[in-house]
Amino acid sequence: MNSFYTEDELKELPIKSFGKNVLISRKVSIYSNREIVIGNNVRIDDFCILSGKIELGNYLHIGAYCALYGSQGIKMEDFSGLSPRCTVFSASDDFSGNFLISPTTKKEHNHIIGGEVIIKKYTQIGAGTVIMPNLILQEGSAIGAMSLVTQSTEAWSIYAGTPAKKIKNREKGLLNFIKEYE
Ligand SMILES: CC(=O)SCCNC(=O)CCNC(=O)[C@H](O)C(C)(C)COP(=O)(O)OP(=O)(O)OC[C@H]1O[C@@H](n2cnc3c(N)ncnc32)[C@H](O)[C@@H]1OP(=O)(O)O
Repeated sequence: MNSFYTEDELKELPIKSFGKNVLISRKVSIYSNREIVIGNNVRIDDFCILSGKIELGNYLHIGAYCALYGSQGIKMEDFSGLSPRCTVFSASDDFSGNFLISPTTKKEHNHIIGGEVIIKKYTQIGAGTVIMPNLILQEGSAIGAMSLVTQSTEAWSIYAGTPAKKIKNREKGLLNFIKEYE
């Protein structure tokens, strides 16, 4: 059996819409009230979790074992990507000590904080990275492996570390290839 869903099978998943050439592994878990929009030429590999409101552009790859927690929205623009084992949080509990942290406790005892995560065009996230809520990774950002991203990035910059800091500007040579995909 093919390891990716067929087009007919994709129509049965809780996805609002999807384009052409969308390859989603049968081992991906999707938890969403039809709030996921997927463009063209997208591949999502084994053991990923897609939850909540997620918008994926064109020419995207999400590597194995990534988790996208989109209760407050996650947007990935064209030609962006997640290397394996990345986690993108659009919401988080309050770790201050003033609230309980569990989906099994009363809602009034929890404090969820967060906001949309926007990953702009041509941004690539290195393996094992954690992206925190309410930020924008500007066009052409690159994030080193095993980073913790707590703030928005500057365009065409490379960040790395915990928390992630800018280490250098990023080249723009990839833009030479883009007209072949328009
Ligand atoms: C889709 C796929 O490819 S799947 C495979 C997954 N691939 C990845 O995750 C690749 C991610 N790439 C990286 O992490 C790279 O190290 C990059 C892009 C962040 C930087 O690469 P380069 O531009 O070659 O930078 P370079 O190796 O010269 O490092 C520059 C500095 O940043 C530091 N650094 C590099 N990567 C990291 C990192 N991930 N975390 C923390 N610090 C880092 C280096 O130690 C060095 O520090 P120094 O100047 O104090 O010595």
